[in-house]
Amino acid sequence: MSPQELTEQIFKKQSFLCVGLDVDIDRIPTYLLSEDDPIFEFNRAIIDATHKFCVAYKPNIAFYEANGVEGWQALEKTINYLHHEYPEIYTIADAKRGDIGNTSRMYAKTFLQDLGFDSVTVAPYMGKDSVEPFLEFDNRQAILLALTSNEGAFDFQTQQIDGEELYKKVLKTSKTWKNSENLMYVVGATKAEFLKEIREIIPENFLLVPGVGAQGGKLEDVCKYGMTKNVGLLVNSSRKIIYASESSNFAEIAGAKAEVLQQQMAEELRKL
Ligand SMILES: O=C(O)c1cc(=O)[nH]c(=O)n1[C@@H]1O[C@H](COP(=O)(O)O)[C@@H](O)[C@H]1O
Repeated sequence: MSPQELTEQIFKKQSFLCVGLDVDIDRIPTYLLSEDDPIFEFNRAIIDATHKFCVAYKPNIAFYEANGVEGWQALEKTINYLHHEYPEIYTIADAKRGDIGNTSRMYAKTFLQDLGFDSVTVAPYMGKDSVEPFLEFDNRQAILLALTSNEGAFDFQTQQIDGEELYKKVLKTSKTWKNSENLMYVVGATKAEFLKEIREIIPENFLLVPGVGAQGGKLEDVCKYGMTKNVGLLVNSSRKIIYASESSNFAEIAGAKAEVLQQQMAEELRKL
């Protein structure tokens, strides 16, 4: 999907919500465990209940890989279900990959071609040749970690090198890479105060903003500093939505939680 198509969906649905499918087998309702594929059944129920209120889903690949072959099958079934039932939804493989060029090429093939995700999260640490293989696909994006939501972000990302923070170097340097128009960036909601300066470097690119909800980030702050005239934001929430209830009505409650966020987003969109 192109960023323009994603923007159209955002205005149409009055939402820039991304629901994170971080499915921990130990946290899903126990009655689902008797199903052939409990993770997929959980995802299907969550997706059916939340799709009206969001424009994107982000399965975090760690939660699938942790279940071996069965986890990978659940991931494949989930992305196929999204493609088939809700083709207007933007999909993100949160895999945080990046390696020497020929290895990255394999990661890119897996997520962007074979599984057909719209995008994949990528770590910038290994530089240009580790990221460019993810940028070669039409209407597919690499979402580069810029300033992450966690405490450890201050270990390296905000450290100054030659008078400039490392995350700013990542933003500026990445703009020089081949097909850089296919880049989006991760900025944690917990770092909203940095968004003003980030927008000076990348005024247009979409930002994936995780950390609203369970990690304490505030939607209003993210919008105040990060929103562009074309919105340019995908705000993710995972645990606060998908684990809002542990009982048999978990999907309905997840839908209600997603709707609350969607309403807040519609309010922010009215300010544009
Ligand atoms: O790339 C990400 O999505 C990501 C980057 C980041 O800086 N912080 C962050 O929390 N994430 C992911 O976003 C999701 C956040 O989940 P919740 O805190 O449960 O909403 C998890 O899948 C994280 O791996």
